[in-house]
Amino acid sequence: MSWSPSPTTAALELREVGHDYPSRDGTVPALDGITLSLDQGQHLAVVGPSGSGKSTLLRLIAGFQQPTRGTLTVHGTPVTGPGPDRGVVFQQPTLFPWLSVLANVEFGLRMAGVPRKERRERALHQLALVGLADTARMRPYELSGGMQQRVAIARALAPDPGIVLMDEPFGALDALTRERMQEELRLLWRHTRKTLVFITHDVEEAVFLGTRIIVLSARPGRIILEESSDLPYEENPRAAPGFARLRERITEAVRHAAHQAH
Ligand SMILES: Nc1ncnc2c1ncn2[C@@H]1O[C@H](COP(=O)(O)OP(=O)(O)OP(=O)(O)O)[C@@H](O)[C@H]1O
Repeated sequence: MSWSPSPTTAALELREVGHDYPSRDGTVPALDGITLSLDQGQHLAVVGPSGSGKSTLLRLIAGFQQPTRGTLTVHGTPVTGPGPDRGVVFQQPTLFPWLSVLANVEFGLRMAGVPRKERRERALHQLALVGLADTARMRPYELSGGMQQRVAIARALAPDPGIVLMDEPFGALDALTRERMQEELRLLWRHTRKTLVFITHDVEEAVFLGTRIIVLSARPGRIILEESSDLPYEENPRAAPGFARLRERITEAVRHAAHQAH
């Protein structure tokens, strides 16, 4: 159930991964030649123009889809489907409206057969980590959009996955809530050693949250820029002198990719 990081294998490894979707006239290549390796605890932000295959990449890692080409492994084991070692957070919180907040967070643990008392404790702990312990008995519709998304994050983290996959999790939130959630997420990661793959349209968010950042080209998505961020992850990176420079380099690459698409 819990992940046990191996010291020798990468948390996540993609080798020459490509994905084609079927279309009326044959196939649409969405991704091509994606090779990357993430160590446990690294935080990868993925940016790129619309249609560059960001969500496809996330779905492949989640195991919702299989790559057309290449190999994809998690701690050395090929991904053949979804699993408790990977937690997923989508743009919309997709909570079960008929369940309480606590029951939503417990859901994955219940599916995994965790005994009632333990799953309650673990779910409450996760809710407390996202600052929502006092909402446990409420229903999702009684919460704001930002709170619902925090519940979705708690739900994804409750089974203690080694890898957390987030597809524009703050995309539907207003600017202020979004900024607060970014800060919270950084704090949350400080307490864990989880590997994160984070999809975003927002370069600033990518530089703020990523210890590694990749930019995908227009379709088919290929990695056109890869940056490691040595900004002070434990402090506020926005204040670091390198922040603006990194943001500029990435913005330039995204602009270039978007330009190619037209
Ligand atoms: N189920 C599907 N069937 C056919 N083509 C698809 C399917 N899903 C995605 N595509 C195509 O694959 C390409 C990549 O899509 P994907 O959603 O991964 O891109 P994205 O970078 O996440 O886009 P956005 O930023 O707009 O969300 C797009 O051109 C899209 O039209």
